[in-house]
Amino acid sequence: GGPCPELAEDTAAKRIARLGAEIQHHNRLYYQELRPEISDAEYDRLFAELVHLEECFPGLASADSPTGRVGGGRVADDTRVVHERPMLSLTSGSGPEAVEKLLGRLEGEREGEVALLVQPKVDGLPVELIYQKGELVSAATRGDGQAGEDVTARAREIPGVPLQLHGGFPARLVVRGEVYADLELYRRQRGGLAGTYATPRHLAAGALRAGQPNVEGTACLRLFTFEWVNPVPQNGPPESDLLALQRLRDWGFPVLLEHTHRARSLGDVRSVYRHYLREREEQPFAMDGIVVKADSLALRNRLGEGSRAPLWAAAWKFPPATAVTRVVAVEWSVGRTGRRTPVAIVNPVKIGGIRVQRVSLHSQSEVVRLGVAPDDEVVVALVGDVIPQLTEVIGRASGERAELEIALDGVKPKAGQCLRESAACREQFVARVTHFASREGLGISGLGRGRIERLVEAGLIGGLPDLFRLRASEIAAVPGFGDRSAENLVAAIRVVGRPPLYRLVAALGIPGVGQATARRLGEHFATLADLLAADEQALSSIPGIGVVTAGAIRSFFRSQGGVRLVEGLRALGITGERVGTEPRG
Ligand SMILES: NC(=O)c1ccc[n+]([C@@H]2O[C@H](COP(=O)([O-])OP(=O)(O)OC[C@H]3O[C@@H](n4cnc5c(N)ncnc54)[C@H](O)[C@@H]3O)[C@@H](O)[C@H]2O)c1
Ligand SMILES: [Zn+2]
Repeated sequence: GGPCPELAEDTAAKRIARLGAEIQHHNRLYYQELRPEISDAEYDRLFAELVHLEECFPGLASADSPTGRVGGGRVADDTRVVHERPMLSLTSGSGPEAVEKLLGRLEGEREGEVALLVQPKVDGLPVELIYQKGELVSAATRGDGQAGEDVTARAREIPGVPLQLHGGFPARLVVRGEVYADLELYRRQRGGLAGTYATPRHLAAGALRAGQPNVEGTACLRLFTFEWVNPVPQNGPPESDLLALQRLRDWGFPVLLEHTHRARSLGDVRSVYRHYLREREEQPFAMDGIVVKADSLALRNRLGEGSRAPLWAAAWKFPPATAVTRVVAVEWSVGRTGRRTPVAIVNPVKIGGIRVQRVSLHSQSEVVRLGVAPDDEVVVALVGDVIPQLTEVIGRASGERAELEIALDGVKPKAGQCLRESAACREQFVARVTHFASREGLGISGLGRGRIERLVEAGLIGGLPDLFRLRASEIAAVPGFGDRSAENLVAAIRVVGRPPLYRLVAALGIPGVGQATARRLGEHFATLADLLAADEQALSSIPGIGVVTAGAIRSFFRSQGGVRLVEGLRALGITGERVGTEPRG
């Protein structure tokens, strides 16, 4: 909306290209890596700006613009499931504007009253389930919208997902819904899974996409069934979505009709919105707004779908949880690869039930863009509901801003650096151990950053291999642990046992080597020794591994720290060799 900016063609083209690239960057972080850097509201602003510019300069929109597609990336061939019909996103607004436009379209199509359905916008992971003769035969994530990832095995573990339908169901049935983490179970689990999952959405994604049985995680998941994709005429086709949902419920699907509201006007929609905004915390699922849809299926067919979103639905998003506070200092925090990230230390505030004191500033350029300095009054929002992010400076402190200049003098990460504890390495070493133990690494449950910090401070972990030498009696003596938790931790480490090569490699935290690369290496090499013997050329000849990554791998294992680490692991019998069945995690 709004007037078009007065820009020269080439300036507009540059801006469109830059916004597109930026959005794609954030899509990757959000969908693939599950670690967004900016709040949803900020993302939505970038997206809206791009939509607006493309409307103003229609000739400049590129064919692969993120505004024309669903954000998730292409799924690997071996797990791809092509969707019945594209699984789309929703047109949304931070105010009622998208809903108003929807109402305008509906009124234009039909004389008289419009029938709407309003549901919570459940914040989980969409899935498509296929039933043949009443039996669940396939479950897939949304992926790039055309094809998703096969998650049938995990979907079967989710309580409430029917494995076998009953009643007069059609021979072939395709339904969609949102897999979400039940909030009560999630909160209870957080102790056990020890913050491995930053948000309920992370838990849903992690558990659903796990390659191995994951009973602990999937037990927390539920399905919010919201669409019958192929409503076939059987005893007469359903005329409305509401009737379709009722049938799905009769056949055994979890359909929350108490969360399916009828509405006829913007006023009705508004009151449902207010209701959920007020009682958001009371719901069993995380939600980030409401979804409004035309109830009539005939009308839906007539309106059709765009390349990114259906024209018969719209979402109205909740504002992000924010608070205003004051910056005390801007500091550097050191990550596992030695990468330094600026953080703002702020006067403690509570946002969405979380006490916030440290706020990531993401990058140097972000510090410059915000121009943030000590004593500034700032707005802090929660990204993905948990990660505090500084979104705006609303009051600037007068005086010196020199501190920033010094702080911006960042340090380049070095391969194999800080693989052992030392005074200068404390923070980076803790970050390394945290990654090593995390879900992206070995998946040691119950071992998060806070506990690792205490174990390091107590002198029990001086290098990564020390984890495998921890004894319950030693751990129990560390403040914050008891006999029970010490024994549980030792048991959790024992479960990890001798991890397969790909997990080990992913856990080491080699710059540029994430889970996908680690998997490729794990498929290619039988043992850690084989991997060590490969030179850069051999490494970069593996499909999907480029020269930069190959170089990073070589310099990691050639570094003093890397060599020592491999020796230490080998002394424990940890060689990456495949031994019997793979441990679960
Ligand atoms: N912070 C970031 O960096 C970042 C990056 C990418 C995306 N995002 C967020 O994700 C959004 C885009 O994601 P998206 O494409 O998944 O769209 P979306 O989550 O805004 O909405 C579409 C989805 O809503 C789900 N949904 C939930 N309840 C529903 C219901 N009752 N009926 C129908 N559908 C329902 C469906 O799965 C559908 O796919 C952005 O607007 C932004 O908020 C954030
Ligand atoms: Zn970034």
